[in-house]
Amino acid sequence: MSRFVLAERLRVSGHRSKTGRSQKLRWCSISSTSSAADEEATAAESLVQRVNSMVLKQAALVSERLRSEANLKVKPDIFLPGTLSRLDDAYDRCREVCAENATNFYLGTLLLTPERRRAMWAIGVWCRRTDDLVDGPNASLLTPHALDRWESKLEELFEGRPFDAFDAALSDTVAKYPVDIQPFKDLIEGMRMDLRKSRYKNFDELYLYCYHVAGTVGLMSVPVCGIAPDSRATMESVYSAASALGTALQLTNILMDVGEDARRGRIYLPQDELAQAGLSDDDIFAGKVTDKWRYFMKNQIKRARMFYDEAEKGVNALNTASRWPVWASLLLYRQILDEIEANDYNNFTRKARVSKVKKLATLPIAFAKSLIAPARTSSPLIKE
Ligand SMILES: CC(C)=CCC/C(C)=C/CC/C(C)=C/CC/C(C)=C/[C@@H]1[C@@H](COP(=O)(O)OP(=O)(O)O)[C@]1(C)CC/C=C(\C)CC/C=C(\C)CCC=C(C)C
Ligand SMILES: [Mn+2]
Repeated sequence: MSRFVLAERLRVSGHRSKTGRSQKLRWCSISSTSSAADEEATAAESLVQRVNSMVLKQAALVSERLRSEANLKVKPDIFLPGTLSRLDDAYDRCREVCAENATNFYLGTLLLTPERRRAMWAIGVWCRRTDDLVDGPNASLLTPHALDRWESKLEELFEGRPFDAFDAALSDTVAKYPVDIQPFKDLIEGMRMDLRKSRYKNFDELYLYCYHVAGTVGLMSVPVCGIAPDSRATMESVYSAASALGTALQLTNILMDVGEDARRGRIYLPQDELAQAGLSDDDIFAGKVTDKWRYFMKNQIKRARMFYDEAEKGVNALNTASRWPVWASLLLYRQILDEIEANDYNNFTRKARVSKVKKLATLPIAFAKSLIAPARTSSPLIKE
């Protein structure tokens, strides 16, 4: 199913936009009256087009850099601030931070080749530090100016002038892999959105947010994972799948943390879909599992799973050595949705957790999936 057809299928309530505009770029926003639907349709398409164009730009950029790899300018020697510690020490510091969080992604990175593993640790630490600006212990001190300073340090490290050991590892990584700075800047923009926004009108707004805070991480990861030389998938389809995986993971994270986020005054769930299910912010704060909540959550989980389905199409276009870790992360995180269902949709007071036994049992399944040859259908997602 192409990404555009997916958009049609992602509608939660089955509402059809009254505008008759091309729906292929709409990610299931719920239309209301005809004139409002016109405005929403325009706004929705522009939000989705913004994401699509960012994904396409990144894919095109990497293609261009791969073509001109021969004359790729070797970045100036990286200056390590303070005592000139070895780059290995910097990467080891990244490994420690990633291991501390011990998320599903750390387990995934352990299945990568040593070179790719440490590159992902460098990217992962930068992403974690960026996320912690909004989510971490000092989040209350965060200002837009602090994010601007963080972005300046990002530009410095991309130019080979890292600020600290963590940045030095990332600086080395982006000098070795065709990773563009734009997804990193877009992740910072996602933090700015978190600073100014604590409600999301509809899924189109939430979809844009998910791109910024998680789809971008997928775009950062593709150049490190590498694309199989014999893959017939288009660069665009691989990057779209990577962005879809990031979105699937973020939607899962949002559904897992509804109670935790509400206690911090944040509701990421689309307001129009809550209203359609007869729910309000007060119901979220009350934290009662009702039949209305179960109905609402079933639709949210169904949509999140569709983004995993979209991501699955691109995993085996990656370099063979990178498929297992990505399958493992995809399957491990998707199981969180199963656990929310098993908890009778009580994501207010119970944090869905996948048991160690289930996590370990997932690894051979992920390995088996990584061996399946990528689809060779002549879909538009495959190069002719
Ligand atoms: C093997 C593998 C998956 C490597 C990825 C390693 C990596 C770069 C991890 C960084 C993840 C991170 C900390 C991002 C910061 C922003 C953030 C927090 C994003 C949300 C993650 C949830 O993190 P966590 O579980 O710790 O939740 P809390 O913040 O503690 O509540 C996200 C939900 C999104 C993370 C997104 C990814 C890891 C992208 C995965 C996509 C790929 C690896 C591309 C695969 C390619 C194809 C073609 C499918
Ligand atoms: Mn977080």
